[in-house]
Amino acid sequence: MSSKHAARFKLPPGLPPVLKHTGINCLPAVFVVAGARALSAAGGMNIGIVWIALAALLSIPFVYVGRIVYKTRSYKWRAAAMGAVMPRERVGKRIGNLDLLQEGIEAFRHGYLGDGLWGGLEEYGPLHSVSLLWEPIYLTTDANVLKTILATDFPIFDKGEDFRETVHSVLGVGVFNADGEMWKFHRTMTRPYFTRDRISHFEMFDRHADLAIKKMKERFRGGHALDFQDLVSRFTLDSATEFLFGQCVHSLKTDLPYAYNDPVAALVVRTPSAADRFAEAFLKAQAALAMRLRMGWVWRFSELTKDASADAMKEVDAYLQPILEEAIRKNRSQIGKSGAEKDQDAEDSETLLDHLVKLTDDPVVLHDETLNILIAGRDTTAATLTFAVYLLCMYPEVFKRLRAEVLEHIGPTQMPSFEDIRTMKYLRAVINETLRLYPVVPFNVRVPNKDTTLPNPDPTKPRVFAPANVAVGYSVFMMHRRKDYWGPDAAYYDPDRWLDERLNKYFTANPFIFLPFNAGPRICLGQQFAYNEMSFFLIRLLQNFSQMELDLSAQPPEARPPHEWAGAEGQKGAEKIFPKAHLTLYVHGGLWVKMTEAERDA
Ligand code: HEM
Repeated sequence: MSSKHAARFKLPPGLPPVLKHTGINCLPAVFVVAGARALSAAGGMNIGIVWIALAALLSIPFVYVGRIVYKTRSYKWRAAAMGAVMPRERVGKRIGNLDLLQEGIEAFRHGYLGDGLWGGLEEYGPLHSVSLLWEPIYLTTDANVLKTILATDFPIFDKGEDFRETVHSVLGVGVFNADGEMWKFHRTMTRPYFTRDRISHFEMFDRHADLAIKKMKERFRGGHALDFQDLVSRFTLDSATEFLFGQCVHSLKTDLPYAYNDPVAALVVRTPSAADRFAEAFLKAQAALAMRLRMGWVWRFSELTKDASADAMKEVDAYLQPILEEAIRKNRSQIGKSGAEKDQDAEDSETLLDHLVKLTDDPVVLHDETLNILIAGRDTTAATLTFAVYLLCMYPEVFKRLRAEVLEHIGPTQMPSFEDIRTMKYLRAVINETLRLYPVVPFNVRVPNKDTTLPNPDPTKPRVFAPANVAVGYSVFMMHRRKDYWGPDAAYYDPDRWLDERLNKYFTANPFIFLPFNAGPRICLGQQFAYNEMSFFLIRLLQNFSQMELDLSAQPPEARPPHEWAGAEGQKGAEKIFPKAHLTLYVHGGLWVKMTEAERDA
């Protein structure tokens, strides 16, 4: 596996695309020089070297501008030919819309999610375009448009070359970042594993949840605050590595961090274990991807000589490689045995890797597929659980009601079953309301692979033209807070909206207004697994703790919400933490909490 895998990383990832684009952009200069030489050779016309250099230099921006003008015009002709209209275009005040670009970067760094975009959506509508440095992008929060992109016209909308290139050094080619036939191959291979609930998942959740809760109790008994985000990320990492590879990294066995203001923090020296090193490397690899996605096209320039994810990936692969090799070896030794000889319980207890090695022993495919699912599945559930606990701390009446449901349905110590989870309506409402206000993939993108049209948000008007290769960015986060979709209280937390008349009025009438797991053929493969895992952990938490609160003093000062948010409508105005997003949503600086242990005879 190592040789095959290493062979893919020969060149730093920024170099080939930068060389390619530089080459393309310099072509006009090459033509000018070649033309001047041809002229002098043919007619003896001698043009001064300075003039040639000047013409060559000017030809680059000249052709570049010409291409932009042509492209813009051609969009209009192509739109007309399809009987469609162009979307309204947001225009800034400075050349290349530099002001909008700066505003966006500033909002991304210091603002609330979606800041810098709401104004545009209100003024130009829920489907409009904006050109940043002459590169057009469409932006939408329209449920009908999303239905078209994700479901009705699914084959036309790819993740796109740009996304694939950006994440390739970490994800290779797996289900999460492939398109077309390659995506179908990965999806077909992986999907059967997710089709049925496995009892063994619950036993696994129970072991890891048990250890996580023990750790929490130790901390709280000592009077310390605990970073719930860190803890639950360890829980999901341990569960995911066991579920995927059959070997857990045991990140929960390591010492947990202390708050910056905790006197113990200065006294404790933490020596990283193998689990810590894997978790840290895995985080670094994802951070490298997040930085690339944040920088846009420009990231390639910062990685001309070195792949920013390479060192981290070496560490990740050092953990993965022996596991993959062992799985392949084990599978080969099973070939030829009769059904009776094989382990009867194998079907239920098999890991995703066991399932995959039956279909292929290509180490690259196995590596990429398992790593894709680790990334797709680990932070997403950890983040949702983090925001669920944050909201339970903020709204004690919801906490109380949910705890009453847990005690009534399951009792103070019993292990929850599928059936329990399925029938706990308030628990599902709490999770859905968390996913509505804090969908862990808040912003996303698809790129049409050919010219097409999108529904016009104004149904009395013609459809909107969407040119091939122009990205359509969409925000589920913003769509989930639209008042016209969710009612006047859309910006507020209220799990009851999933149980009362608002459910039929809004969600049932238009299910595409709620897309935390995406929709259509590419809907999240782990949706049911995630609901099970999150429900299980919340139940265990509420069985063990009778009260929870935020410890705002433990929140690092630089990670507290800015004063300007106070007074804003809904959740933004009420925010006690700073929600941020890289690939997925997270709480900046961690979620520091304190909890009170439940009396066992409660
Ligand atoms: C709260 C938890 C979760 C949320 C909100 C979530 C959300 C999503 C979203 C929005 C996508 C679509 C991304 C895109 O195509 O651009 C996705 C895809 C995916 N998710 Fe999840 N996810 C969660 C948990 C999980 C878990 C636990 C697993 C696996 C164990 C998982 C596996 C996947 C896979 C494999 C894909 C790629 C599907 C494809 O492209 O065909 N997810 N998820």
